[in-house]
Amino acid sequence: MTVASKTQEYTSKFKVPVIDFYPYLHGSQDEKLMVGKEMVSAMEEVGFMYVMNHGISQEDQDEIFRWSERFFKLSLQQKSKCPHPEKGEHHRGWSSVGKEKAVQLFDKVNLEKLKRVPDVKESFDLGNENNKKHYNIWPDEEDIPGFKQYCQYYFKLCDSTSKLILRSIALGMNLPEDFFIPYHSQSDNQLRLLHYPPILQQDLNEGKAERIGAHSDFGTITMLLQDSCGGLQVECPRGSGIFVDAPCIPGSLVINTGDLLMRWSNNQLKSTLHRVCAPPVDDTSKGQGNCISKVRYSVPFFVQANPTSLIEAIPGTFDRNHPKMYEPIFAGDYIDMRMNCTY
Ligand SMILES: O=C(O)CCC(=O)C(=O)O
Ligand SMILES: [Fe+2]
Repeated sequence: MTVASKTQEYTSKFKVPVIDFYPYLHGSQDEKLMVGKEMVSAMEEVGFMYVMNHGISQEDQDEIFRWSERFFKLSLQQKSKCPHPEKGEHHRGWSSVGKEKAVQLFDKVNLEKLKRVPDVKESFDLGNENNKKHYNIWPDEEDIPGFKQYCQYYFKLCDSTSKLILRSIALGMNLPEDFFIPYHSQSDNQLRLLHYPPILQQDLNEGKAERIGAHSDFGTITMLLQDSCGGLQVECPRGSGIFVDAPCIPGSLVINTGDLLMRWSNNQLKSTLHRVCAPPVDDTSKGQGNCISKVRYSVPFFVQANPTSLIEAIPGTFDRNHPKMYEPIFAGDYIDMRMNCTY
């Protein structure tokens, strides 16, 4: 069977599960537990899920996309006033197209090879305003009045939503509901605005450029808003090398397990490869030889444990038959090591 026909077969067979969070927010203890179990089984089997009725209103979702568009439409000179620092671990400010490359590898030789195919995206990253080490790097208020204020509000909104999601996952793992909360007390998360400019479809298809190459996320979980452009794909089944589409479901958050949570759960919860590839061709450029893809905007929120949290196998994820797979590690050391590979 060819890869193309296998992809077609898998796309119809395997789907990223859709979970309704409403019963967790408004239901009885039994209903909450049921949602937690659904989430945990999605994370065990696929590592990805769509979550509906998560509590972030449609208005707020639309508003963050509007701010993102406004930011990326600033002139180069205006965006250059808030540059991302050279070192990857201080993940704040504006990264121009080609600056960052999502990679899966840790060794330098392959890293350099992979970096030759650029990720055609630009991003703006921000974190908790209280983080003095990795301080935020904002554009000039006069260039985009209100941007900083809205981003800070949206960061807090995602942060409180993330705490509910973490509670639900803990329930689903038969842990005390607040198990993950002290490990995330510093809200050392990262909000990222992503803009994938239109690009020659041919370059994407021929592997001369990528939107975002196959990678897994580093932290505890990621909560992603995507626009209707398309192109997000998830490896499914995990380890198969086959990527199935994860199209936009309006209003949903796409939530996936990060590498640290996989390690923390002794591999019970899976962190899965995903990528953004060629979206459907923009109708306006059809038939002109060099097709231009649509523009894509997305807004991931990376939930990360406190840097000083010691991450070791969660009780209940190991026993005599399932020994611990990893050495304990500080969350901060792990995240910094992964971030420094991408710049
Ligand atoms: O743009 C997207 O939808 C995916 C972004 C992503 O996977 C990431 O930033 O880690
Ligand atoms: Fe990702």
